[in-house]
Amino acid sequence: MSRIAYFGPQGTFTEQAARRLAPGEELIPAETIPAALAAVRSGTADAACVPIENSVEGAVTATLDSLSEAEPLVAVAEALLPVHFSVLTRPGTTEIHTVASHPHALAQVRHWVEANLPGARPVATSSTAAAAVAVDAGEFDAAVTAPVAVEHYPLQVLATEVADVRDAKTRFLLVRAPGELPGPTGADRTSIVAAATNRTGALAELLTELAVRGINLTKLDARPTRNNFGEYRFFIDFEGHVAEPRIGDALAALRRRCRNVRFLGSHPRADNGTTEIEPGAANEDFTDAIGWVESVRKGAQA
Ligand SMILES: O=C(O)C(=O)Cc1ccccc1
Repeated sequence: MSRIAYFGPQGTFTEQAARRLAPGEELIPAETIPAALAAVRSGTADAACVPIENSVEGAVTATLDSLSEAEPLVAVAEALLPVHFSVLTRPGTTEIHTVASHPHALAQVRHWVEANLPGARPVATSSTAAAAVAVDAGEFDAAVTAPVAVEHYPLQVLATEVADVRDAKTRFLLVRAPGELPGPTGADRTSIVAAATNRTGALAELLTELAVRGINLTKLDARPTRNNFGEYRFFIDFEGHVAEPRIGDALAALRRRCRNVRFLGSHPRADNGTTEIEPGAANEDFTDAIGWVESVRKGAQA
């Protein structure tokens, strides 16, 4: 049985994602996202499940930062979960002065809280389930949680299906130490992080290497390197798998342009997205072109 660290404690959205991505495996809660990833780096866990992107709030920056630091890790699978919240209180609570949750959750229920709990003060906790723990301990009055949290903590449900934006989703990754990659499926996602030098056109150069090969971007985030003010790392997700000739060709070009590029994984997409291939950018076009150059070199051009 594999040990899967996840961003906990018990009852987080990430635990639900871990159950989907690693059914039947041993799940080990970690207090923070960096701690879940550190468990894989130290060998305490075989893999980690962490949130990466929310359809309303965007990137989960703790995950981006942790993936770009220390030993490399690669994402081998992803899950997309619908996100709506329950609001939990201690039994018998009559007045709600504080509402606790993960900042991404608070941002997604702001209007609901203003309308239904006017005057209540939002308080950030490390995760949605950590808010439930704090409410149970009497630190705050209400917690905004995943629907499953009520099964883990002795709290009562004040409201369910709470969300300012309908159909919000969060994407989660299953991350391992570098090793065998999942094979290409035809609908995959590849992720890299590149620390582009601070000069004119550096990011445009990287993106152009993808664009000229007809590779569609699915996400782009910038995070400060934390070393020099104004220096950024770019997290780039795009359609395709490193095993494909066209993606391999693009990664080689990115590596030529930027020595400081890290491969963060190729894995099947969970969003039913299809891979758009521009004319001349199919894998056969790349292998055919390489074959043609080889025949030219041998003096055997047809
Ligand atoms: O705190 C949690 O439950 C998480 O797994 C992170 C999160 C927070 C808000 C929306 C989706 C995921």
